[in-house]
Amino acid sequence: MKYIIGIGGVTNGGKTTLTNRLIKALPNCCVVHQDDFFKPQDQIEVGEDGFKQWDVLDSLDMEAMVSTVRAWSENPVKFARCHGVNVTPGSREPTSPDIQILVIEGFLLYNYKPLVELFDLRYYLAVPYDECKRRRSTRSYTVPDPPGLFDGHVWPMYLKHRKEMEDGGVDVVYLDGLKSRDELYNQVFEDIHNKLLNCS
Ligand SMILES: Nc1ncnc2c1ncn2[C@@H]1O[C@H](COP(=O)(O)OP(=O)(O)OP(=O)(O)O)[C@@H](O)[C@H]1O
Ligand SMILES: NC(=O)c1ccc[n+]([C@@H]2O[C@H](CO)[C@@H](O)[C@H]2O)c1
Ligand SMILES: [Mg+2]
Repeated sequence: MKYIIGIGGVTNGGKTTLTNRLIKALPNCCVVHQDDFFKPQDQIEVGEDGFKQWDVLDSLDMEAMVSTVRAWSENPVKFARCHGVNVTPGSREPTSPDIQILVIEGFLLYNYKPLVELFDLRYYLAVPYDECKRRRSTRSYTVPDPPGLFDGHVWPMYLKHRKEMEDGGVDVVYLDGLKSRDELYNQVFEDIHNKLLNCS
């Protein structure tokens, strides 16, 4: 069986941290990071607000991202080998059934129709404004945030996309990003086991 799991949600919600733990623990598991699909800086539009519009779908090469996911779907074993993931022998090995998993993580997973349809399970990490702003201020991205970007662009775009997702009726499991790293990992690992791998 093949399963695609999304770890989406707000910037600095803890998506990459959680994903890195999950992919180590799940069997035959590959990963796709949405941040790897940002367009080059000179292709990012500047808005009327004067900010580069990083936090919109247009800043990402979503076609390339979906192609990567399709490449995994067509041949997960080949994809795993190409990406250095150790594949267990599958049905010949009674303790590791023939399961292939892809974890996709990023801040805009559930607003792009061709991608949103591909998930078997969708998680959504959220943290309140103050904590998000605090965490973000400690980060340094390839292009550092100019003063005012969080309040002027990042947070408003988060609220807009979240509302769009909710209005569209996308089925997600909300996660409280204020929980500890261990709690989040245990909760999601257990949930995946219960819902997809049929064991706890
Ligand atoms: N459960 C947690 N509790 C407290 N801090 C956390 C937790 N998970 C991650 N962090 C910290 O919060 C920051 C953001 O974490 P992470 O990079 O995993 O978030 P992200 O959602 O991937 O963010 P980005 O928008 O940059 O992709 C990091 O400094 C990380 O160490
Ligand atoms: N990875 C990048 O190239 C990059 C550049 C500028 C800003 N960002 C931020 O990454 C977050 C998603 O992880 C978004 O909130 C972007 O603002 C990323
Ligand atoms: Mg991240």
